[in-house]
Amino acid sequence: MMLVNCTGLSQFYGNKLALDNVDFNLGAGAPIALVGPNGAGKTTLFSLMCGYLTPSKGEILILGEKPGSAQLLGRVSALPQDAKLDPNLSILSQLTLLAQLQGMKPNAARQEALRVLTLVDLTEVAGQKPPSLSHGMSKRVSIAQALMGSPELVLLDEPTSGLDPANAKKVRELVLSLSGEITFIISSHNLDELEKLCDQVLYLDQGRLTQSVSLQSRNQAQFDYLTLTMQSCDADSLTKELSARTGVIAVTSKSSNEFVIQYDPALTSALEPTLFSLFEQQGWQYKMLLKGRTLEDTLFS
Ligand SMILES: Nc1ncnc2c1ncn2[C@@H]1O[C@H](COP(=O)(O)OP(=O)(O)OP(=O)(O)O)[C@@H](O)[C@H]1O
Repeated sequence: MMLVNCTGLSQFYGNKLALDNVDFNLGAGAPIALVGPNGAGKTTLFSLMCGYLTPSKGEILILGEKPGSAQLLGRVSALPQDAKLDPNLSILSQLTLLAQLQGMKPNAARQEALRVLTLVDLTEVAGQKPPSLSHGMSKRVSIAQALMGSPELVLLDEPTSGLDPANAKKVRELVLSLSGEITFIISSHNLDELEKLCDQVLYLDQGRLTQSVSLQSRNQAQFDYLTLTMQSCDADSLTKELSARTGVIAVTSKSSNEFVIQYDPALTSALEPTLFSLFEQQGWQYKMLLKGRTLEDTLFS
C-alpha cells in the first residue's frame, strides 16, 4: 500500500489558492524532502496530511485512509512549524499525558515519555517546565512528542530551524537512525541538510508541484557532475581549460571560485586525475572536489 496518495489536491483560503491541483504518490522508505520558497504551500500540504484541514478539491489518503481518521491514530504524527508546549506542565507530565491520549496506561505512558526524551538526549529536563527551556531544547521536546508510540509516518516541519549546529546534527542522526522503521517527510529551507537525509525531493512553487526529483536516479543519469571549489585561479582560463578536456560537456561557474562540471562518463573513464594534473601544470590550488552536484543546483539550474 502507498504511504501517501494525493490526487488533484487543491486548497483555498477564501479566494487565495494555496495548493493547485497537486498529484503525487509516495511509498514508505527513506526520508522525503518537501521544498519550496516562502508561501509555496508546504505547511498547507502538511496540514492536509495531518487532517487539520479538509481539501477544497481532490483527495489525499495516508496509508489508504483519510487524514485525521481514527484508523490513523498513533500511525501518523507531526512536528508542526510552530509547535507549542503547555507552559504549566512539566515536560515529563505533558509527554506522559500525550502517550495516555494515544491509549497507553499511566506507567507505560511514563516509560514511553522517558524513552522519547532519551532519543532526543533530554532526560535531564524531564522535571522542568517549558519556560525554563531554550528554544532548541523546546524544539527537541516537540520532536520527541512526534516520535511517541510507533508511527509509520512522521511529518517534520522545519525540524532544525533555530537549533545550533551540534543539535541540528543530532536531529539529523536521529532521523537517519529511525528511518528504517519510520518514513519521515521533512519540510525545510536547508537544502544541504535535506541532501544529507533524503532520497526524494518534492518541490512546490506557488501551490504547484513543479518537480519531483529522485536523488538516486539523479546518480544514475546519463551525465555525471563534479562540483569544484578553487582556492585560487583565473576563472576564465579555468573554464576554458576544463571545457577542452575530453568528455566535458559544460562548465558552469556558480561564483568566482565555484564550478559545476557536467561530463559524459562514457567518454572519460576518470576525469579527476586529468583535473589534478591541470591544477599542477597551472599552479592552481583547489579547495574541494565533490562528485555530483548539490540539490540546489539540481533544483535551480
Ligand atoms: N490561514 C490562512 N489564511 C489565508 N491565507 C493563508 C493561510 N495560511 C496560508 N495562507 C496562504 O497560503 C499560501 C501558502 O502558505 P503556506 O503557509 O502553506 O506556505 P509555506 O510554503 O509553508 O511557506 P513558509 O516557507 O513561509 O512557511 C501563502 O500565500 C499564504 O499566505
